[in-house]
Amino acid sequence: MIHFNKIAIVGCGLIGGSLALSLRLHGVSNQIHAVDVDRQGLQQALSLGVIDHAADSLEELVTDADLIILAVPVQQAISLLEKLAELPLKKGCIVTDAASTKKEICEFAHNRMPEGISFIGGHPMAGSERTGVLAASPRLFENAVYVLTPSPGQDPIAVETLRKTFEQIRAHVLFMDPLEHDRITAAVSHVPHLVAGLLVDQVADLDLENRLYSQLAAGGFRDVTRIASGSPVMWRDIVLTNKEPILQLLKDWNHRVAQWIEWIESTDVANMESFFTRTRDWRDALPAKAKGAAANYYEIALDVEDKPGIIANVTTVLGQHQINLRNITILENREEINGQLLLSFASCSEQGEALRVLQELGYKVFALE
Ligand SMILES: NC(=O)c1ccc[n+]([C@@H]2O[C@H](COP(=O)([O-])OP(=O)(O)OC[C@H]3O[C@@H](n4cnc5c(N)ncnc54)[C@H](O)[C@@H]3O)[C@@H](O)[C@H]2O)c1
Ligand SMILES: O=C(O)C(=O)C[C@]1(C(=O)O)C=C[C@@H](O)C=C1
Repeated sequence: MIHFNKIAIVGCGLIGGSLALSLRLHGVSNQIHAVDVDRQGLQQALSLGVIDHAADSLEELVTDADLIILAVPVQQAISLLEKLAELPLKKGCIVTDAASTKKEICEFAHNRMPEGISFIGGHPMAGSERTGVLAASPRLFENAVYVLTPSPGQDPIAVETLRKTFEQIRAHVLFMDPLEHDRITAAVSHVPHLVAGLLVDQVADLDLENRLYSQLAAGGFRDVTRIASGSPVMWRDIVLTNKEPILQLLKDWNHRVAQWIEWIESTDVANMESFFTRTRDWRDALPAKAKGAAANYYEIALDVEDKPGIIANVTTVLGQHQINLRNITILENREEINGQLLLSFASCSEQGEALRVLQELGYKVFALE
């Protein structure tokens, strides 16, 4: 078991707050301190018990810290690293970040950390379009891939300690080269985000002329554009620190879009159908219950009326049948899924049993593939 006496989190929003909650939940530390430029959000984190102490400054925060986590937009993380390099940190302290791009920050940190201090880049492949500590969850990283990008020659003990730390919060740690990380996340995260934004932008313009566009935007549009609600500052920083891979992919998109234009103009039925078959098959083969690359959730969605006591009813019934509920999420958007409560179980048999019990009680329940 890994245990740190004091963990310092810089930026206590969605990711910093979720890390604080999960590190405490899994016994990694019970002294989790944080600082944030948003003083109100930081006070909220303190009063919600997400952190044990709200520091007044970076200097105060990092004194005596054994682990420092930078959970701020990537360009801020780089400036903070510059400041940290000037501060007297505890010998043996590990510094990591949670930023979505790795090349620039790792290059910046290389050879800049004082003797005895290790910087190891990190990136949890889990998150949401929401921001701030109120969106934080102690289970965000369970079964999610957590990428670490240590540079060659890094203290192997520090690397191993960090690997075990994130495994203790039940993430799957993957070691990667920062460049490869950025090339892959450009394709699976950054360009998808741009595409979601482009779809929204196009419909928003059309909607100015005719409000029926937004009225007709239902499940499909909402599914593919959910991520467009993410933090503009965070996504701006991601694009600015991963320009080349994103540019290459966007140029490739140009060819693919041009090809589709050709198929439509020439009514190329065979190519259209083969495209839809190929993309459906690849999408269907992705691990369905995965966050990131690893599967492990068995979920059901419950269509319930919005009335007080409903969550208590459901959890009580499951408890009475000895069914262990692993997580419960309230879905705010009814178009996203057929239900408002999302229940997660550790096993397929518990999922089946919960489905049966709740159906018998007259609930409208759906098992998720
Ligand atoms: N949102 C996601 O899905 C996701 C997933 C994985 C990684 N990340 C990465 O995690 C980092 C944090 O993102 P988030 O989603 O938690 O955003 P967030 O907006 O919820 O939280 C960021 C917090 O950092 C604070 N902050 C900004 N600059 C600061 C500074 N100089 N000093 C102290 N606090 C500062 C903000 O006030 C905010 O509370 C980003 O680098 C992002 O790329 C995000
Ligand atoms: O699930 C979401 O909403 C996310 O946007 C999470 C997501 C992604 O999968 O692209 C976003 C950025 C992060 O760097 C990692 C994860």
